[in-house]
Amino acid sequence: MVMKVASPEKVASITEKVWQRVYGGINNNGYYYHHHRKHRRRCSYESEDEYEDEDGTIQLMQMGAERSKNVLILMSDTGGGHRASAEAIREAFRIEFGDEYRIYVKDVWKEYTGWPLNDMERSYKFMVKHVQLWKVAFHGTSPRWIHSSYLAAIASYYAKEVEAGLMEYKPDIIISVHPLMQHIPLSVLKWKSLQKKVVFVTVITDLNTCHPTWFHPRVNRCYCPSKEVAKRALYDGLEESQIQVFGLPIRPSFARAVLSKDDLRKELELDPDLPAVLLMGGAEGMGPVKKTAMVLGESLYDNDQGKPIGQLIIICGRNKALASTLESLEWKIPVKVRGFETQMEKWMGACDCIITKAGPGTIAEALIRGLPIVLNDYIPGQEKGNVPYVVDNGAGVFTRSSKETARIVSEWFSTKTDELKRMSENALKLAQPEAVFDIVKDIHELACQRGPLANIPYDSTSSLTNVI
Ligand SMILES: CCCCC/C=C\C/C=C\CCCCCCCC(=O)OC[C@H](CO)OC(=O)CCCCCCC/C=C\C/C=C\CCCCC
Ligand SMILES: O=c1ccn([C@@H]2O[C@H](COP(=O)(O)OP(=O)(O)O[C@H]3O[C@H](CO)[C@H](O)[C@H](O)[C@H]3O)[C@@H](O)[C@H]2O)c(=O)[nH]1
Repeated sequence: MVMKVASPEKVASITEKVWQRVYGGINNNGYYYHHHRKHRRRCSYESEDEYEDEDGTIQLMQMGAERSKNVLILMSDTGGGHRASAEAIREAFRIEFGDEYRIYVKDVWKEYTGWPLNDMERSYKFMVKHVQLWKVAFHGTSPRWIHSSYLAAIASYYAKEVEAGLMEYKPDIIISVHPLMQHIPLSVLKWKSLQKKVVFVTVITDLNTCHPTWFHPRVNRCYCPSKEVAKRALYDGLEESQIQVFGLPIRPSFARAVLSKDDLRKELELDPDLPAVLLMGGAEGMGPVKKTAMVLGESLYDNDQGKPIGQLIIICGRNKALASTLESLEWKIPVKVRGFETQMEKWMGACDCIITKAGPGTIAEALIRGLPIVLNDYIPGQEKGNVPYVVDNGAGVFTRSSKETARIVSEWFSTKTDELKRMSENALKLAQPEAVFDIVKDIHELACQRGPLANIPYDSTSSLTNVI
């Protein structure tokens, strides 16, 4: 692409240096051109006329184009899905745009505010353990008037803290990947008249029956992982122009890596020949993992032939107690017990199917790896709709019974290998490995459209209070 620049001789030397760094150089016709860069071209806000203005203005604008943009991703470790998506987005920005964006993944509530915002991880863990409590909390807070007034009260109570937390990172773009991180930051931006300056987008990380707090009418974009979620967004009052459906953002290592199962099994010290089932329960190791493991340990052993028909990999996430209990057991089949793993793509790539609670991140990752899924549990509310999403699309089955789970997997590994293959193909059809790249490219476009207003360096508005 070529950029026309009027009267290049008028351009001050500092500006030239900046343009040379950004676009590479100037040709004989007075056109700037840029190198074949690994990354996409930076935003350029200037119209040609603007170059005719006085030098100082030109320099300010072009310096603005050069400055890395700050992106603040708001998340919380209530489960592992939000962090996984946040990290996926950070990595995709790095791959697509290099140092054009500086990304911060933060739980601003935890770092800057007080109770109850700074304690959501523990509250969530407690509530999902007492599942009826979570059900009441989830559905009881669904009506807009309830959650809006509650969140507005919290926003006004913690306004200063949230302001300080957000401004620490001088964000040009704020991305929320959490259902409770729309209202409060958007209220603060509104109070401080910063809505035109900061791009605010929501990336929804639930596949179907998500909580209405995800939908806020003042976001610039709401990225929905499925058509079902997009329908809910429309129903909840968002405009079509605010909604994009690309899929759930999954770490690029899942999408881009070409991994051979044989190599992975060697690397992870698994049996090279036995079919493998991966058993997990989200980042916290929730659900009936122990019981299922014990039944599988029996059913994947062929008593007649006196040998195993499969191997079992159990990823316990942050549930250390579960990991140490499972490690202390005796097994008839090859079993690997692991704690929190950072390279899930490798473990999934080495296996032939997966048993998990209906966490959206785990489901989307398994689909990308073409793993048929046995869903053995779901958290009421946000995970309920994930069950039909998988089952109705032929990518897996749902059963809460550990015996039934073990029976299904044993059959997949012996008499029903064709069913396993069919489900694997259906899983791959549902997979959306490119979603995270589509999302960051769209955010980039939004940031470019923001234009010069957004390009005022934060230094000139170093505290939000300066602009009100
Ligand atoms: C009319 C009766 C209502 C009864 C409600 C009882 C208690 C309310 C306490 C907590 C509210 C829980 C909010 C549920 C909405 C969460 C939406 C969602 O999909 O969450 C999924 C996500 C995990 O991926 O879960 C969370 O992040 C849960 C966080 C739990 C926070 C609990 C903190 C305690 C209370 C207040 C926190 C501040 C705001 C709550 C906003 C309530 C309005 C939604
Ligand atoms: O050892 C582990 C175990 C898990 N994971 C990763 O942790 C994520 C787990 O996310 P899930 O969405 O499957 O499930 P969680 O329960 O951990 O996530 C929470 O956040 C989700 C939003 O994304 C949903 O709202 C969900 O209901 C809520 O419990 C996955 O990316 C998984 O690969 C690891 O990286 N290492």
